[in-house]
Amino acid sequence: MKYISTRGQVEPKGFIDTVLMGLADDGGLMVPEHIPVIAPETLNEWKSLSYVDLFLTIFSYYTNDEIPADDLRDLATRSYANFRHPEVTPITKIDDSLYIMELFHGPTFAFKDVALQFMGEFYSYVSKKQNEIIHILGATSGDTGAAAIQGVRGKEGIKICILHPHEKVSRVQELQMTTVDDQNVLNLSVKGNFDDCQKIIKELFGDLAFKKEYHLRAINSINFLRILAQTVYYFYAYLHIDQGQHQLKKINFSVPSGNFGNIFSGFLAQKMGLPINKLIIATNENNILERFVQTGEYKPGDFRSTYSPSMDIQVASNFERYLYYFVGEDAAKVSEYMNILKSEGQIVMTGDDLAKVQSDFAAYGASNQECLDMILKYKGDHDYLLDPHTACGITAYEKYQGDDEICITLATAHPAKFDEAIILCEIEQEFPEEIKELFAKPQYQEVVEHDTAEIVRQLESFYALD
Ligand SMILES: Cc1ncc(COP(=O)(O)O)c(C=O)c1O
Ligand SMILES: N[C@@H](CCOP(=O)(O)O)C(=O)O
Repeated sequence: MKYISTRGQVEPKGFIDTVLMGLADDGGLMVPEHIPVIAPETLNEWKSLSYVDLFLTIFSYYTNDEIPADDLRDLATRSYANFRHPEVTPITKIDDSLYIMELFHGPTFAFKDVALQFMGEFYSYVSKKQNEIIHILGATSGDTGAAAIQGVRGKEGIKICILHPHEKVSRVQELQMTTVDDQNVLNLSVKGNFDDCQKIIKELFGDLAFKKEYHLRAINSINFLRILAQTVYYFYAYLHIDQGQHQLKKINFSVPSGNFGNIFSGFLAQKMGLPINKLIIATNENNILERFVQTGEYKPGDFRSTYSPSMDIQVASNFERYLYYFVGEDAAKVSEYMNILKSEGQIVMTGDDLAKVQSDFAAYGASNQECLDMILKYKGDHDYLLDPHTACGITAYEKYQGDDEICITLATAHPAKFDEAIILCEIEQEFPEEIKELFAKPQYQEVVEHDTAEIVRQLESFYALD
């Protein structure tokens, strides 16, 4: 399997080189040259696989044996050994039409751990094998940063710098990132929002001389490894809900969305042959994706701070990967669209194009009030405490749901990470020990202006200590 850029200007690469490249050198995103399609009989055989075996089976279609099988098994086993649930991503049945897949049983209590625990192991492995210096640079609205730091803290040969938006992440998210005292971690708290942070890192990855000189590596979902690792739980969910009862029902997924990485993984799983009926994009009041699917207009709007801060995103990175498939894998057309977005500030789809988008996705947003109402409703009706991101997912499920369909809503975070919203619902929750203990620890972070030059200075002095 070779990997190419959505903008067509990068020589085809192997798996490891694709991961190391992160953002494609032509400014696009890396995608597989072709997507393997799994036959229904084969899918059926995957039902008996454990999470790790399913992971290895799916990865075997993509890795070209560049990592020896025993080594890959070792990396995957270590990655999921830290999860608090033996099934890694267990599923809870709420009623006959709704299942919740809990993706928050990893070390930092959010879905990011599922891919980033593996990515930490992967980078550590490559660093040792290839004698590579790995300097991770990432942007976060709170969860990616915490999970990435946890995945590589203290690891030899690796340094990590994470940009988060100053005072725009939850208290627990901030503590998870900034109470880590390992020397290989630098937290920059940027006076701006997540989109500003993401723009800065894309600018730095786009400066190829800087990227090469400092061995910059990506952990955000611009990296195809993130997308691939996230497809595994779509297969796992589909294969593990009680299909005996539901054989004739269509299966939808509702996915709390921001950077479009999680739902794009579902889109990839669907392209690989997983018979998903509908992928439902759930947003909060930063509803660019909802507006896009409903009206055809993809136009970043004004940034809103909401109760689901991890989804406070206007510029969805992986939208470009979707565009690539939307235009029939035509890199020239993607470049054209991205140029229009840059020059006119929007992309507009109409007629048959819009109908195609709407056949690929449904999308619904939750207002701040709807988010709190949903937390209260599920606590009252089902004694299930939703985190505010999952509450957006459930809102979208309720707005979409058709008869004789079932929906698997992805629970992307544990409610303890977002007590600010839970308190507003006048619900008291018990924090897990790992979160409780964070409150007593000292914090390490630099508050910086939203200014690329200042961030470069911070990075250069961090790397100078190698
Ligand atoms: C808890 C949570 N839910 C949902 C999302 C949105 O996921 P994505 O950015 O992959 O669309 C994020 C952040 O990415 C998150 O941290
Ligand atoms: N919500 C994310 C934003 C970054 O998304 P990513 O999937 O591209 O890493 C976060 O928690 O940081």
